[in-house]
Amino acid sequence: MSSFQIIVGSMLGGSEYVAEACEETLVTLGHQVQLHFQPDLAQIPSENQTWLICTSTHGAGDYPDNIQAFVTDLEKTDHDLSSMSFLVIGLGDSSYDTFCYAAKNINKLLISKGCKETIPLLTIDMSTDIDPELRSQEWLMTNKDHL
Ligand SMILES: Cc1cc2nc3c(=O)[nH]c(=O)nc-3n(C[C@H](O)[C@H](O)[C@H](O)COP(=O)(O)O)c2cc1C
Repeated sequence: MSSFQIIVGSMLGGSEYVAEACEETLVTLGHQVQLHFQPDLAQIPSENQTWLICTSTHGAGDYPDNIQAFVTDLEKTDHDLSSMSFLVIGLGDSSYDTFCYAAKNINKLLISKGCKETIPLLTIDMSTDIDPELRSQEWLMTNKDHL
């Protein structure tokens, strides 16, 4: 059993639904889960934790407003994050050149901090994917042995 911190970046609510669907699946698999809709780095446990980042991209490849301060704090921190694992789900729209940049950038940032990428990044194209919650749940189930 692992302990998950789900960190949500969302402007319009879509990533929040995905995060809640992931919570349901992870709890069913026997994991402990805490959700963070307004993440504050100082309040989120990292030692021996798995972080699941669910974030959309807005502006021109930007992070949603509600995680901008969190990401800035994460960039600056010198806290040892080497015991932490993570996985990232990105929601975006492939008509943008900056498709899922927020998810891709936070994925790179966590690798640069020495965290272990449990499952490679999942990007969901909202211009074609009609059920991002189900897609995320299936992705977790397919990879459940790595969680
Ligand atoms: C103003 C605006 C800008 C956007 N910019 C991007 C972008 O740069 N890259 C991308 O992949 N998707 C972009 N999107 C698409 C959103 O990421 C997509 O609609 C997503 O599902 C929104 O998720 P949310 O409801 O969690 O905010 C943009 C959407 C809007 C409305």
